[in-house]
Amino acid sequence: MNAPQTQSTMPTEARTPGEVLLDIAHLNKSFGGLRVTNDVSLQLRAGIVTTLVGPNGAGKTTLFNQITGHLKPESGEVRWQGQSVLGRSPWQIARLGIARTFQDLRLFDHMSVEDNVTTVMEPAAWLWQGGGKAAKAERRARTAQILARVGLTARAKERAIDLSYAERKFLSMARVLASDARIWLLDEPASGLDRGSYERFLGLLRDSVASGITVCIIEHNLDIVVGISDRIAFLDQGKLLAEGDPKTILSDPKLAAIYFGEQTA
Ligand SMILES: Nc1ncnc2c1ncn2[C@@H]1O[C@H](COP(=O)(O)OP(=O)(O)OP(=O)(O)O)[C@@H](O)[C@H]1O
Repeated sequence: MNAPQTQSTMPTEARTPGEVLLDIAHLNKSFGGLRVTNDVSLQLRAGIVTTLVGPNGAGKTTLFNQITGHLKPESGEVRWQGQSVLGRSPWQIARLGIARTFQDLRLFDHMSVEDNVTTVMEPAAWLWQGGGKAAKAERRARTAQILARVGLTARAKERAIDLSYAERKFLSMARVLASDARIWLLDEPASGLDRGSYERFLGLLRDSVASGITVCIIEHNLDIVVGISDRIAFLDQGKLLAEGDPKTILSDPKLAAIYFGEQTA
């Protein structure tokens, strides 16, 4: 696929895949007559970054939507640490430790940046810690820590809607950080970012993975794909055509022809 490689986005050392966290088995979904998920089976293992790659309309976001309960598959299974999540609401699935971002971000536009982060934190945990002032102070401190991590400290009191595009993307990541999830499903989190912002995004992602977060990411920018992936899953027209290490997938001429087909047609 002739993936670009720059010094700043060189892949990190190969990480050892751990246990299967998410087990997607024989998933099927159609919209009208269009099959958008076609017998897809994929395992996401602890501690590694799996990137979903494929042309526009391949069914990548639809796959995320079925994992997170936003869409109901017609058949198949999605298991989180061995337990089926099908039939649960997005909210229940998030509470299991599965966080996601959306292409359209879905922030609370008219709330402050800090409130966008605080609202994600687990309410039961605050109560358990005694509720009241102490819990509030702890939440505030944690929010401040997260905003510092994503570079939004100076914007904490602004409304989300008043942020720049890149800042909104980082706020979306801050909400994922606040969720304490074990696995992150990220839908094109770096698209449209300027070079400096996406270097910062990559740093954040790498640090998170190093601290034990498992990531599945939908990404079109091959520079980023090369820079972060341990595994690549290649989808086209709802089918998982290949899954493997980045070198093998990215050098496959058949997959490259599919991926770039729309641009060369
Ligand atoms: N709610 C829906 N109703 C009808 N068709 C849909 C719906 N959601 C997605 N589709 C169709 O399903 C197919 C897969 O869409 P999906 O968004 O999953 O692709 P994708 O691989 O994420 O694409 P992209 O890279 O452009 O985001 C597309 O043909 C899309 O038009």
